Amino acid sequence: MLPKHPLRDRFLTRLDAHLRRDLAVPDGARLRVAFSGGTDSTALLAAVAALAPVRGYRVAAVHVHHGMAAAADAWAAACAATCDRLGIPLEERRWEGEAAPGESPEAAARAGRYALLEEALAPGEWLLTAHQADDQAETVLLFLARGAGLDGLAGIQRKRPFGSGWLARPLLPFTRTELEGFVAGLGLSTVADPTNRDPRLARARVRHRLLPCLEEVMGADVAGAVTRSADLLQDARAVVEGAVADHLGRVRPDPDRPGELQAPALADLEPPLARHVLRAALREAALPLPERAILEQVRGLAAGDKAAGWVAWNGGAAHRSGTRLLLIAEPGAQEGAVPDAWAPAEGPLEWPPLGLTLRAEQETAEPPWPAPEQAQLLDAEAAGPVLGLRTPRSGDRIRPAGGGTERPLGELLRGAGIPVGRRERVPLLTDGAGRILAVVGVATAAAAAARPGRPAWRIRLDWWKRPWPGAVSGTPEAGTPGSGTREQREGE
Ligand SMILES: Nc1ncnc2c1ncn2[C@@H]1O[C@H](COP(=O)(O)OP(=O)(O)OP(=O)(O)O)[C@@H](O)[C@H]1O
Repeated sequence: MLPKHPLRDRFLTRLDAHLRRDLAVPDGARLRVAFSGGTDSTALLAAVAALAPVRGYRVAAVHVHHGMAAAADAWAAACAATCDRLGIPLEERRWEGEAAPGESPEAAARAGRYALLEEALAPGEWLLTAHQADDQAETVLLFLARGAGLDGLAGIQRKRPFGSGWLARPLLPFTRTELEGFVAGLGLSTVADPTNRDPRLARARVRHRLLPCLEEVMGADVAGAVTRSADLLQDARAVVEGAVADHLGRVRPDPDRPGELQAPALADLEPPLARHVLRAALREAALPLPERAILEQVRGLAAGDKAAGWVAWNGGAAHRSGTRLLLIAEPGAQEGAVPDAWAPAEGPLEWPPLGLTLRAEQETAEPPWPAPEQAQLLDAEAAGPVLGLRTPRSGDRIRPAGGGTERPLGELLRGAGIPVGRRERVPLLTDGAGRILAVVGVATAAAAAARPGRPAWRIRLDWWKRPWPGAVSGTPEAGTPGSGTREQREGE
């Protein structure tokens, strides 16, 4: 039992009302507190532990041990001591990842932490984090300074579905000072994260320099006002999200094909709504969001008279083909390598570095099958609506149709008699994500092989610059289909 102190009961009453009324946490809920050992999460853990006997909550704590921080062991030990004191079970998860190129260590640690916290959550459980009002004000100001829209300005979300349960932030209505007051009377020790004061981090500068300055200039509680704005915007965001989800359902009829939209349905929407719907579609298709001006071009592509066209941006592209608007990923070109080429399957697709043109025609797959040197017949569903051409990369593997196990691509090329110096320029036919569908002139991947009676793409490749060395022969002239015998090219 923790000591009673003057702030304790008032704090617990407010938190209790917030949990039940605003966050709709049911009595008897299983709560998992994301516990860093800092003041905020200590306040949260102690408070829900105190409410547990009244509300029937089953409370546990989860701590992510960030192997990289020098003090990580000490923090984990402090968390264990506090949980012991409160009689709360603690689960420790270890993060051993590292930042990707261009990613900050803080962002990598945060992403890793949320992934581990999600993993730790059992179905129906509530993950509670201890973000409070000052965190909210800092977050909103940071977003504002970076030119964010509604999403960013609405700040840290109060509650949202998370894994198989919920994520909630019950301390958002409380200030840092209120939490410090609550914890100070409990006799629990807490750990301090030195990065909170590190002036190299923008958040620390907002906390220690910008907010005090704003409060002095305004002579008012700016943090409180910014938090209220965020609260209002969270309601607005929920309304917009609901409307966007409804419209997305009409513009993108098949959720299993998240990148395939109906251009006329999108064109019918008012431009701001259309841009929101496009953003939501791109997010669901896990594609990078372009800036607003590019989104507007994509909207214009859907609404314009032209039945075909492209808009591309860093990492993604939109292609209009009749009434279809395809949102697709741009497979990254490797430095120094032949750049990848890709296009909607109805092409044609030209690939200047190797002088190739790809044409695909829809048909129903029926025997007899074409010989691999002449054409490739691919199952249309397995291939998908976008086809690409690329050269081999290290780590490529293939399970060829017609038997055999999955093996390194190099092994297949060696077996097919393609000389060493040429193997890195063998054209691979891929789907829109760069997965190998066929090794041109050599083999089709088992997963992409055409099956009788099903829709198929009949692929024809023309070499208009020079034939692909190793697999074909013939006069390298425009419109010559890739056919011929391998032997004739071997000596080249
Ligand atoms: N190592 C950790 N293990 C478990 N929970 C943690 C850990 N670090 C932080 N948390 C939880 O996240 C809350 C916010 O912490 P902090 O402000 O440090 O996060 P952040 O890095 O700013 O990221 P974000 O605000 O997106 O969560 C803490 O109050 C706590 O509930």
